[in-house]
Amino acid sequence: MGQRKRRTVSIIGAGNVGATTAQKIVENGLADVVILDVREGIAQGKALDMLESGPLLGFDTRVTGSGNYADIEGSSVVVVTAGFSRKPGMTRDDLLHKNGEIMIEISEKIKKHAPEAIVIMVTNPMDLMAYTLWKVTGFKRERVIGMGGALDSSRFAYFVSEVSKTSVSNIQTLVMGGHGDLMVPLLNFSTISGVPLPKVLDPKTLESLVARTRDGGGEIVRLMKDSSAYFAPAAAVYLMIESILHDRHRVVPCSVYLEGEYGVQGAFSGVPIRIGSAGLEAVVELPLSSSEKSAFEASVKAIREGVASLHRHFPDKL
Ligand SMILES: NC(=O)c1ccc[n+]([C@@H]2O[C@H](COP(=O)([O-])OP(=O)(O)OC[C@H]3O[C@@H](n4cnc5c(N)ncnc54)[C@H](O)[C@@H]3O)[C@@H](O)[C@H]2O)c1
Ligand SMILES: O=C(O)C[C@H](O)C(=O)O
Repeated sequence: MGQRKRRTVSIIGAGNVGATTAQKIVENGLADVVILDVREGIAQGKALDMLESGPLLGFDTRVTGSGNYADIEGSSVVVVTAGFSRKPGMTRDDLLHKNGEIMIEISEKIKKHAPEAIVIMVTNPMDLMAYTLWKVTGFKRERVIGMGGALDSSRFAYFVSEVSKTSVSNIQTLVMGGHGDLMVPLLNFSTISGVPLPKVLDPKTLESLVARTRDGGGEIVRLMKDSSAYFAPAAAVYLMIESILHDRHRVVPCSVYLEGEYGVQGAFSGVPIRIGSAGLEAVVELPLSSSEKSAFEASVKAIREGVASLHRHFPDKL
């Protein structure tokens, strides 16, 4: 009997987020994984360490550590987690030019070696790195998807569960806009057992939930000092990959290139999308209030300014 071939997910950057994502994928038997890093031996060492846990945990999925882009050929999904993370006192945008340079190089290699893959961008500033990769590869917008909203919404849900003393499984939250300081937690589209938050929580509590969600990444950076978050980010990436590989059609807030949706023409920003085997299947449009619309537009404006800065900094490459 012929065996069904497992699909491969490649992860560029075998650091905290990359390696933790790889571990979740192989431990759950979702796909084989290639992890690739510029630092000699890091990806190979982490891959071997993970494989040695296979007999204990009972998985047969394979993980390969590599420094060679030929190994990502044939990947269904490529996740990009390579680059610098911020330190206390920095914003994600402070990484723009350093990570932009790395992203231009990586995008050229992905274009050459995995031209059919769906790419999930993680590296910060994520919406701008997704733009960079989309621009350099020329991939269709359906195949370049940024991870941010899934993480921000999960943080928001966790904070709501804490203050309301309710199980996370009864809470649904939505954060739109860029994955940055101007992200937009949407109170009216966030619920406890189907009831919108403003109907169950007082305005002061709501305000502090929004502020803590916007600062969610920064709070972790201040605690850890030499690293940013990676457990929840890896879980968010995993959810997106699972929806792609199992064609689940989940609705997840992700950063995609908008072509008129939400009144935005030609910019990456976080919006709810249906995600399946083709990548972006549809942008889900919600009826935003005028204040929600203005907050979303302010976030998109900041992303457009970042794009302009990238073009000024890399005039010949973008
Ligand atoms: N979008 C999100 O929600 C989100 C969440 C968490 C982290 N991040 C971002 O993801 C990135 C990675 O975070 P991390 O915690 O894993 O950092 P990390 O420092 O642990 O890992 C980064 C890895 O990238 C590798 N790298 C650098 N340049 C490379 C290149 N040219 N090719 C291949 N590999 C290269 C490094 O050697 C390192 O191993 C950061 O930019 C961080 O800000 C984004
Ligand atoms: O906050 C960061 O710099 C990392 C990431 O974007 C996060 O939200 O955890």
